[in-house]
Amino acid sequence: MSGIVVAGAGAFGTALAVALSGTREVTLWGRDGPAMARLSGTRSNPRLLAVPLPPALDVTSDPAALERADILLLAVPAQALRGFLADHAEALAEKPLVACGKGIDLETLEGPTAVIAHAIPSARPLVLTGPSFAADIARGLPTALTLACADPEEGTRLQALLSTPVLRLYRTTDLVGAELGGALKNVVAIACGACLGGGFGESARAALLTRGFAEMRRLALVCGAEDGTLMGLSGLGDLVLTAMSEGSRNYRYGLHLGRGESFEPGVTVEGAATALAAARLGQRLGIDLPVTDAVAALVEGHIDVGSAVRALLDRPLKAE
Ligand SMILES: NC(=O)c1ccc[n+]([C@@H]2O[C@H](COP(=O)([O-])OP(=O)(O)OC[C@H]3O[C@@H](n4cnc5c(N)ncnc54)[C@H](O)[C@@H]3O)[C@@H](O)[C@H]2O)c1
Ligand SMILES: O=P(O)(O)OC[C@H](O)CO
Repeated sequence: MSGIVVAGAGAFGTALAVALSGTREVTLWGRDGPAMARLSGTRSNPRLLAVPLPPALDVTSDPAALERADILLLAVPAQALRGFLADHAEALAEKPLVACGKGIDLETLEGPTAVIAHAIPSARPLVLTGPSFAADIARGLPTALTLACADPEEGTRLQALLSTPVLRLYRTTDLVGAELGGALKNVVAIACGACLGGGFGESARAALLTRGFAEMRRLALVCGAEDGTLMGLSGLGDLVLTAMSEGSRNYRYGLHLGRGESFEPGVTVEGAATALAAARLGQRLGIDLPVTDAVAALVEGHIDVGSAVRALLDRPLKAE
């Protein structure tokens, strides 16, 4: 039996640990010692998830757990991944590291697999991504995700290890497509939320979702992604979930932007930093990303939603 360690005890890490615990040996690792000690005692964190922790799930803040792991699921936010890897580089060497965060690093403009490859060259990066709210996974509701692994044999082995009767993993070798789909859909979800929040209606939201998806594909294909991955769970599938549901923090953040309201402080909104990163990547690669650019300008407070929509509508007419 492989020892799985989920690193990052936020909503998603806790949900994954709950879902995988039982038939596998699973440890949930968090950096906050007192919080993990409390969680170990109470076996629940209602602020994050409505379900209790299964009795078999080990909970710790001891870094030695990272070293003992056979495989690690990294459920820290994208902008924190580089710091986490730097802090634990020795413990994580030569292990399969499954990136579960969705974003592009704002400083390096890299996705999680390149961040892992640079920080720990001996590690084997994978990506686990797709349409999934932590609350759904923790409750055992049926969910389908994409597992990307460069080595098809290892991918097949880990697909079996990380699937459960209700958590169905599809595999691919397209790491770039999987991670960019997951990262970029958050940006489009912010745009869709802002559109609804600003009162522009559901038809406009459908237009933004579709044109935003065209942008996701344009950027990802230039970065080396396969189109089939973008059309699958990690791209279109996750975009549909995130851009249509108030269960999404990115969408809710967009709604607040659209209404001109401030958002709940401290909530992880990956699409905000990723919009800035993707806009810079687009400039660097010479790719036209009008929806992304508008979200980046909104996030930075340079424009309001009304001017963003007008700027998108004023663009020259073109072929679809
Ligand atoms: N919540 C969801 O429904 C969901 C679903 C799929 C994917 N994700 C992705 O998972 C990632 C994490 O999201 P979340 O919902 O768990 O966020 P969260 O805000 O609930 O939790 C983030 C956790 O990461 C920890 N963390 C931050 N920096 C760290 C560091 N340097 N070292 C160690 N731990 C650190 C925090 O202490 C916190 O416990 C995001 O990229 C998100 O897009 C979330
Ligand atoms: O709450 P969000 O917007 O971070 O979305 C969570 C997941 O990425 C949905 O698949």
